[in-house]
Amino acid sequence: MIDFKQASKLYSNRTQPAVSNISLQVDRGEFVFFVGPSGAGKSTLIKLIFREQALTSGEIKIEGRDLSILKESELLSHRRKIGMVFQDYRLLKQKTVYENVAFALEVIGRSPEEIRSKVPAVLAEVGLAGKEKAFPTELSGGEQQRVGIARAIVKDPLIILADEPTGNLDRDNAWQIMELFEAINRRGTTVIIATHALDMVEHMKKRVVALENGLIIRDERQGSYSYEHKCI
Ligand SMILES: Nc1ncnc2c1ncn2[C@@H]1O[C@H](COP(=O)(O)OP(=O)(O)OP(=O)(O)O)[C@@H](O)[C@H]1O
Repeated sequence: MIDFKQASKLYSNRTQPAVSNISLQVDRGEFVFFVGPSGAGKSTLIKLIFREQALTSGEIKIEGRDLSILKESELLSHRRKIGMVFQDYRLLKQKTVYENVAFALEVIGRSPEEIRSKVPAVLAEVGLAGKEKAFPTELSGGEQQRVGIARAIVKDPLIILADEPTGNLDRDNAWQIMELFEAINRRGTTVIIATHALDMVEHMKKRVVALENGLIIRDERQGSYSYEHKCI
């Protein structure tokens, strides 16, 4: 479903590419971790899939569509298929939990009826039933990230992209968030997570794509990844 072919990204003010010659296929329904040291290129890969950044050379196709030749309207429909989750949650502080999630549907033109039925269901799914009227500042970090995930899944995306989603959370909350991603993936959504949390990666037994200096140095299928031996 996601197909990188010899893909490279050189940011305009840099001499070294952020990612080089990436060839990578991710199938529908997979759960993939991007790991690697700071600056390895994990976030860049996520931004390239979302088409927040454009490639310098090579190709990325999502469901057979070449991302480098999308028109403006096609770009919007591409992004609607993707739910983004961020380390710092990026919630709208002046909106309640309910309004934050509803807003994700409002901006893509969904009907008030759909919003009224979907938002409570998704909030219940992420464990936030009863918190609809709270504002983000009244929530714990774990709860804020649940809102971030609810906002990402409410539009039924094909792909969830999460950049260091547990980076600001304590261990217990981080595990709960990972379990939530696992449940979302079990329903068929492709999940891609960039993370430094190698203990979790090892425990989750999913596919692991390891990057270093913009190159894929390993691509290990479910369960074969052991970070203790890999020194990243
Ligand atoms: N907008 C940008 N402009 C210029 N250089 C950038 C930009 N974004 C990232 N880079 C550079 O590209 C390289 C890869 O960065 P990237 O953020 O993809 O790494 P990362 O593996 O996600 O790192 P971290 O784990 O610290 O988030 C780094 O050298 C970084 O400085």
